[in-house]
Amino acid sequence: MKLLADENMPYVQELFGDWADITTCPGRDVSPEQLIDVDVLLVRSITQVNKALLAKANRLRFVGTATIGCDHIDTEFLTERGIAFASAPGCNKVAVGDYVLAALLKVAVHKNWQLKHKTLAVVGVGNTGSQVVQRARALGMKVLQCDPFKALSCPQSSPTDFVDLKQALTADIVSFHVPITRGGAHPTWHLLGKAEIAELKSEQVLINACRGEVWDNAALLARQLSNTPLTLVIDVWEDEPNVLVPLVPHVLLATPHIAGYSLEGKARGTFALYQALAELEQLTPAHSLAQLLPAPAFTRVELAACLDQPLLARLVGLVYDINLDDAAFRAALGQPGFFDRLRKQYPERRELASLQLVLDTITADPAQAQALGFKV
Ligand SMILES: NC(=O)C1=CN([C@@H]2O[C@H](COP(=O)(O)OP(=O)(O)OC[C@H]3O[C@@H](n4cnc5c(N)ncnc54)[C@H](O)[C@@H]3O)[C@@H](O)[C@H]2O)C=CC1
Ligand SMILES: O=C(O)C(=O)[C@H](O)COP(=O)(O)O
Repeated sequence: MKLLADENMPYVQELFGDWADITTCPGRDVSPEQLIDVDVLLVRSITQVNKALLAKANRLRFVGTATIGCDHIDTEFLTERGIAFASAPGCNKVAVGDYVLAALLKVAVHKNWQLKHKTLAVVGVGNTGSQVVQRARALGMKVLQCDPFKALSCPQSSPTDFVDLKQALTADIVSFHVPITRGGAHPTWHLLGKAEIAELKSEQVLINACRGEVWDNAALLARQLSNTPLTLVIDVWEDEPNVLVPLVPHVLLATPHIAGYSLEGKARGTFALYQALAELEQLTPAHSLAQLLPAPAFTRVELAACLDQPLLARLVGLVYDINLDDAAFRAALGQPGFFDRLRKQYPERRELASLQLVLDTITADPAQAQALGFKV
């Protein structure tokens, strides 16, 4: 079988090499001509898979995206054409949790905050949002959850568990984890629009690690240029790979859509498609995910101290230093193609769970360390 894959997808050769002749190319450059005689197309979030792209795909029978978000795929069209489809729900949720934890710890230093005295609202409490809820609770924060769909399906939960967006937007920190939707009961396009931005207080912190179009970037820039700017952490931008350049100096942490870019997260994405294709074609998978991943740089730390905020920040920084991503972004900003280049050349990043903490149970709580994302 002939397989075409985004070149930024790790382990394609290792996993699909026994089954297919593989060609790779930049995800933004996939063309209709390249899909002639291709049986399997594997993409990430930057390839728009639609009628125009598939115009010449005479043999295509499987499309897989190694991502959580599926907004770049016209799934109705695939169904119409009888092309099987798979995505990778949850594949990089842990990486997003790590990213937000790292960001929270940087915000805390910047604002001289004890996070345990602060409230975090999570907007969208699915796979990634739940990771953030878990970590924030482990930090001792008060957590507000905003998810009208989840609120409906959890009638047994206490009425204070879920709040509406208006109330969520009163929290000290608000972290967004929704898919981008333009219709339905609760569309998320510009969920944080001009009116919502106007209501926010300058002490508040906002984090976007879902999709850029969930925030009105121009309205945010206007707010940042006022006398009452907000504290912003931005991983995803409206109209990527373009970035509203004047906004960047007014952002505390700016990164190029890499919240989910742990090696484990990317590998899980490719692996989910490997399993889906095996099922479709009735092939026997011969590889395991664990075999593929190299040993991490740091595997074990013994601690005799209490896991307080400064120590936690050092431990997180040992595995994932978000400042490096922010510095690389600012250094490259404005260079042609910088956004995609940073993503393509992204250094190997491991999840916090790759580091085992050996704790003195008198001074530290293993359950807390685990909820923060470490192996215990
Ligand atoms: N920055 C990055 O690297 C990454 C970004 N993402 C983005 O994050 C999004 C969320 O990912 P998951 O948590 O895995 O998806 P998910 O589908 O597990 O959860 C999304 C949640 O948002 C809720 N939701 C939908 N509309 C809402 C609204 N108007 N208000 C509040 N909640 C709403 C849904 O009910 C659902 O519980 C993905 O769709 C993707 O676009 C995902 C992974 C990595
Ligand atoms: O999983 C998702 O959804 C994401 O946003 C991806 O992590 C983004 O990575 P790329 O697919 O753009 O490489």
